[in-house]
Amino acid sequence: MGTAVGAVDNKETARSLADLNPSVVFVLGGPGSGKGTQCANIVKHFGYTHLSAGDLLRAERNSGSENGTMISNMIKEGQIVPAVVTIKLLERAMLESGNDKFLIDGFPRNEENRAAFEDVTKIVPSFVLYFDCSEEEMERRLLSRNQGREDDNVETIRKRFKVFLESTKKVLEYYNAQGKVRKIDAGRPIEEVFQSVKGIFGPKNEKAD
Ligand SMILES: Nc1ncnc2c1ncn2[C@@H]1O[C@H](COP(=O)(O)OP(=O)(O)OP(=O)(O)O)[C@@H](O)[C@H]1O
Ligand SMILES: Nc1ccn([C@@H]2O[C@H](COP(=O)(O)O)[C@@H](O)[C@H]2O)c(=O)n1
Ligand SMILES: [Mg+2]
Repeated sequence: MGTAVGAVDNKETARSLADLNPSVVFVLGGPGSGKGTQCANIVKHFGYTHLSAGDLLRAERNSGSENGTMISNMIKEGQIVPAVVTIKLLERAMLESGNDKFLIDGFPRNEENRAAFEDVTKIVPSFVLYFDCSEEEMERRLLSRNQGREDDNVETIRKRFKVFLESTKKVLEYYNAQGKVRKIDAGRPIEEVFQSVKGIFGPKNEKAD
């Protein structure tokens, strides 16, 4: 249903997440599994706003924020920044977006992220998209990404794999127990992976051209 004439769309005036009442899909997968690549396709076809926690943290680091040095050190070591910092960035980005449908990419990365997000925002994700890919393939992709990321070197990549196995997998288990994980074989070519993604979001949610 459209917004009535004279009324103001809730999405444009939302001052809090409770006002916005957003629909959220968490997008998880190992480093280099293709989360960002697939999110860009989902945005085009399904009208979501893509929020990458890593991108938000890198922007915050570069902004001269008081947390800049801490964020920079955590990223260099492949460690997870405290949830309070990341959640503030996500909240602000959601409220500024003018949308109410979000792909939250690379979050929650550990149990602390997950529990704090639930606690602070009261948002329950619609589902969790999980891009499953072998370490060999992810490492190959990251080493040829060429975006100048300081964590795309063999030493940090291995640390990021370890954090994924030791922390993010627990988050996946938590949501799997609730029947919310949609697992996709992400080791295939980009277009094939997207065909599977489309099957999850469904033709009824596709944007008109
Ligand atoms: N299915 C695919 N096959 C081959 N290359 C891919 C595929 N998906 C993504 N790539 C490439 O692999 C690299 C990593 O992809 P992307 O940045 O989307 O991963 P990511 O999961 O967001 O990684 P990170 O967690 O490090 O942010 C990019 O150079 C991208 O072009
Ligand atoms: N929830 C998160 C997400 C990311 N980070 C830090 O950013 C790095 C890069 O993340 P990408 O998703 O862009 O690969 C990641 O290794 C962490 O250092 C975080 O702390 N918390
Ligand atoms: Mg990414």
